[in-house]
Amino acid sequence: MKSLGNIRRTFAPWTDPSAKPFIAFKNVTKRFGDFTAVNDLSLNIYHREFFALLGASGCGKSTLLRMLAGFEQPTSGEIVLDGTDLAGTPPYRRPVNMMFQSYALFPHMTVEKNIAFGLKQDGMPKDEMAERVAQMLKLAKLEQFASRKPNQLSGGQRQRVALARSLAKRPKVLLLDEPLGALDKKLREETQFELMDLQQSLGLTFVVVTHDQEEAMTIADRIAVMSHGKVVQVATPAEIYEAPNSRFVADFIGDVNIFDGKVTTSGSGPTEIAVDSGFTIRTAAAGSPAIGSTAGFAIRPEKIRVSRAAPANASVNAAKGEIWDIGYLGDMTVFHIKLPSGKFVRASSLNAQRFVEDPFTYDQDVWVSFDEDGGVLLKD
Ligand SMILES: Nc1ncnc2c1ncn2[C@@H]1O[C@H](COP(=O)(O)OP(=O)(O)OP(=O)(O)O)[C@@H](O)[C@H]1O
Repeated sequence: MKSLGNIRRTFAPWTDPSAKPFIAFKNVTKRFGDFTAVNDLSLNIYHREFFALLGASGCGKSTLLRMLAGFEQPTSGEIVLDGTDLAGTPPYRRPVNMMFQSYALFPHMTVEKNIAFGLKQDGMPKDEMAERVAQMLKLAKLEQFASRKPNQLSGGQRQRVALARSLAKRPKVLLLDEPLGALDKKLREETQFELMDLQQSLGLTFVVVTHDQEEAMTIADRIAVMSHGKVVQVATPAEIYEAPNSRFVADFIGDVNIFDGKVTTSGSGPTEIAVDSGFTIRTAAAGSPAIGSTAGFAIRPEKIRVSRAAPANASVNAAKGEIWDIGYLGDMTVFHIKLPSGKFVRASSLNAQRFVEDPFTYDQDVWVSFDEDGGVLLKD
């Protein structure tokens, strides 16, 4: 069976038409004065889903999260959680907890007291509270730090305290606003996997806001890519990467080459585009744009082959060029190849072997080529 990317788990309630969404944004708009931060947005999130809101700064993702938490009220539209319309429910009565980027830990309290804080406020009996705190300390691997103050902890440990505190009250939904923003790259990657394990073992619904696309791809079951208060695409990380629905998403996520041109062949078979950079692209991608219309084609650098010899069928999906730049990144090498039209193509290849027979060098004449199903047709 062919699939877009490796499948992380078989969990996919959004493909089941009978599955009820756990959180539903229905035509939600939020205006601040005459500025529209969230624009008639509808979105479904399912129980036990790890959902990411991804977008550039100012696209409205935090506002969406804050409306779910109850810190902001929608100007119009509805937010439904577990069958209940949340309008009029104050933040503290929502089965939702929010973890902020700053963590907002109490500096004068120990880790244990920080975690217990919300439970104490709720008047939980002492025995039950002690048991819950012990459980959270264990879950967040903080047992040995229980009596330390936040300033005696590393960034990663502080992040785990904030997480344990937000989970202590057992919310149905945990909202995370840039949860790993303060951690360095290595720790961030480790923590991403911890977060995924925790979410799975607790069986909770997590909604995370991030502007880090790699992070969203790693942790989320599905991603909503947002722009200007709207959702542009909602899909699994592999679909977002391999089958972006628009030029915006193709360009926003990962590296991409976009070729523009005019459609010369269309219909039930493959589409052919005479691209401005002087060659013909034949794509098996779905969609049959009108002959003569303009179209784009998006292809990721790793789907492009670089060779000295012409590929077997050089009349389509192949172009001659010159190696202009080579970026050695360790795990892979990125080539910038200049076509005669002046267009640059990015191609990348994995350095699966330590030694390379007859390596490429600058200024070499090469061919770039790719498969018919290597990229997607862009209609916008
Ligand atoms: N209380 C407010 N009053 C006026 N404008 C606001 C208010 N809160 C947010 N905005 C505006 O709404 C837009 C969306 O803000 P939001 O915080 O949701 O963006 P974001 O996508 O989370 O960005 P970032 O990644 O920078 O946090 C921004 O242009 C912001 O300036």
